[in-house]
Amino acid sequence: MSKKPVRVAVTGAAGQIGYALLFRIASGEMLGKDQPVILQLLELPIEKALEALRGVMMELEDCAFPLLAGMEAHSDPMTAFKDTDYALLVGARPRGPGMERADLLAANAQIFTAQGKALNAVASRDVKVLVVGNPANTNAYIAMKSAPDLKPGNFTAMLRLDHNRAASQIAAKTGKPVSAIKKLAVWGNHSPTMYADYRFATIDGASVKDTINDQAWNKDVFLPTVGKRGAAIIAARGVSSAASAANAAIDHMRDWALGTHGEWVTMGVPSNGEYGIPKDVMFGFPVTCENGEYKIVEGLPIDEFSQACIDKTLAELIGERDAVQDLL
Ligand SMILES: NC(=O)C1=CN([C@@H]2O[C@H](COP(=O)(O)OP(=O)(O)OC[C@H]3O[C@@H](n4cnc5c(N)ncnc54)[C@H](O)[C@@H]3O)[C@@H](O)[C@H]2O)C=CC1
Ligand SMILES: O=C([O-])CC(=O)C(=O)O
Repeated sequence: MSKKPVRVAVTGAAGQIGYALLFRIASGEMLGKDQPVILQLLELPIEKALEALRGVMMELEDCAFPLLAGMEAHSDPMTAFKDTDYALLVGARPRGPGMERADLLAANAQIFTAQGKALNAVASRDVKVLVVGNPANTNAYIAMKSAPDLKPGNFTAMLRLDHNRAASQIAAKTGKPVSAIKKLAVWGNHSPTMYADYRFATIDGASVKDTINDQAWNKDVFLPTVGKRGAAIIAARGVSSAASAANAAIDHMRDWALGTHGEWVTMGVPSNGEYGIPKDVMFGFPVTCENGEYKIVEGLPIDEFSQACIDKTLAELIGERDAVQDLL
């Protein structure tokens, strides 16, 4: 018997990540090749954005995806999030000329407060929310705090692109395939302060740290390369990463929904005090997923270098949290 369709809301649906994301969701790459989906697409209530969205929906229609059970365009989160089972919050206010970081945080606080409230009011009580729009961790924190009737654990931020970037750099360095890499972790904020940590990672069963055996490469090449990859892509392409970001969003949601079979992945999730991270800070942690739930990998030893990296990315997140506190 065919499965009942699930509702997937995507914001910023007419943007560049949306264009790389929606077709893959509709083809079953996110929730499985047997799971019909209804897309509930949100764009800004402006003619240009809604017209662009109309075009994307025509293209989705023209793919004749067997799993696409329905499609709706919205300009109000209160209708876009109605009964939604999954919400991918991609649309955000980009930094404009002359805009300070505080202005960016304030503009996004407004968007994610409204979207958090709408999810709180109308989404499925088990909705799985992934925030992609930057600053992703703090936007996810804001949405979570604006949705007091939903469990904090329903809200996550995307660190998976950083995780995938780290895996590819390690594969290139060691000459092994990415698929052979296990137990990689990225701690903290989706920003250049994130700490990609391969101390526990294995490649074909061997320790990545021992195989590479080069702390200078870790500190001076690997961490800056992964941390500044977003900027390097903007410099090369003129616009920010889109297909790789959409791919990471698919990976994140698929693993959360369908499980990781014991493998570690990285998700930005609200802390419950693990590793000394204050409660509710939306922090990148290694997790495993099973039965639609994620679980933080606990009890890993943190050495002095790693603690300093974690402290730095945490300090940045606390600064962002404090900057938006009065807006919540
Ligand atoms: N977490 C991560 O790893 C990554 C995050 N990003 C972030 O993802 C976001 C989207 O990137 P792109 O698709 O390239 O941007 P884009 O500018 O191409 O598209 C964004 C879309 O969102 C819409 N939008 C803006 N505010 C909205 C709102 N309040 N409600 C609904 N729609 C809204 C815009 O009209 C636009 O169509 C950006 O904030 C970007 O920085 C990008 C790459 C990686
Ligand atoms: O850096 C940016 O603006 C886009 C982004 O988040 C990334 O590519 O990691």
